[in-house]
Amino acid sequence: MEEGSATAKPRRATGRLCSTCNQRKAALKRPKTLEQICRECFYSVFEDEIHNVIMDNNLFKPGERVAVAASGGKDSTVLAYVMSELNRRHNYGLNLFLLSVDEGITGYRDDSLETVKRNEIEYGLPLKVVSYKDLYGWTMDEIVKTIGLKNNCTFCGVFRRQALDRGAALMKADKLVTGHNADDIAETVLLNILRGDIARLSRCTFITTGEDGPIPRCKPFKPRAILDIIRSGENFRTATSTKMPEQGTCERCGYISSQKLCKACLLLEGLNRGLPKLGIGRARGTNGLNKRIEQRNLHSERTESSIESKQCGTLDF
Ligand SMILES: Nc1ncnc2c1ncn2[C@@H]1O[C@H](COP(=O)(O)OP(=O)(O)OP(=O)(O)O)[C@@H](O)[C@H]1O
Repeated sequence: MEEGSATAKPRRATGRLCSTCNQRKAALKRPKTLEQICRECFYSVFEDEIHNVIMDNNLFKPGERVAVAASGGKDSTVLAYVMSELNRRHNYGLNLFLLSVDEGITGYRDDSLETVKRNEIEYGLPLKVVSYKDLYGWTMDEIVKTIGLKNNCTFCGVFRRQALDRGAALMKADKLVTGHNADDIAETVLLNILRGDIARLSRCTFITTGEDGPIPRCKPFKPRAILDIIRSGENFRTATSTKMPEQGTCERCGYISSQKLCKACLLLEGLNRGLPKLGIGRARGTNGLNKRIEQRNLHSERTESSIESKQCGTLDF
């Protein structure tokens, strides 16, 4: 991992003194600067750097209510700590809380949610948990039973993104911060190149996204472009003649979407009809499926009501 990652794997230092304080023994060699640095100085520089990122990019305004997306993993745990610490130290005046999505994965998320509950106490940040079961009527365990292990990441990714937005909206958050780091962003750039997703590619390296949507998202751990992959993503330009998808709202659940139905509703449609592969795959594409659903709905009102058992708009916000 690289600069900006909360969990960069530093090389071991070689018994020298810390190059910053010149007093304590160096504990690690920073991948970015190659400096040998002690634990205390590392914490201090890391926190200062995140503070600078926040200030340089005007990420927040005093009084804002900010949801910290907390998975219980390493990066978001560091994010929760750093956000609460900097908010206190620099008087940002933010109203912070933790927001967790319980995907319903036994033996995985239930464990990490315990970590988030500990963070809640340790950092004194209130916690809101939203679950796939409540939002969509399905846990990931149930989805995997239906669809198998192949493709289940599509469901998880689409539902998680929307669940975070829904949870943040429910809690009246002004912004959502995530622990995405250099590796995550580089991975997203590559995925979007491979998928040919020009619209996402052009915005995935931004430190704040979704400013035109319900809740802007910020990535305070986003490094300045030190990875070539991120740099190339940042330098990406779309020809002015390229037609980009128009942003609208899903006519079923109201979530932001460039299609009539958002991706989560399409996936739910498939799950609830017993045809879980409907919303997946390139061959049919979301346009085609949107069209087919539209045609079916024209022909059968009865069918429409039968799939309304538990839609993604069931959480009130
Ligand atoms: N279930 C969840 N609930 C809340 N936020 C989540 C959840 N899953 C992911 N996130 C947010 O998205 C970020 C990136 O998640 P990703 O799954 O890529 O894991 P990661 O890079 O290993 O981060 P972490 O170590 O925090 O899990 C996380 O840092 C967190 O802010």
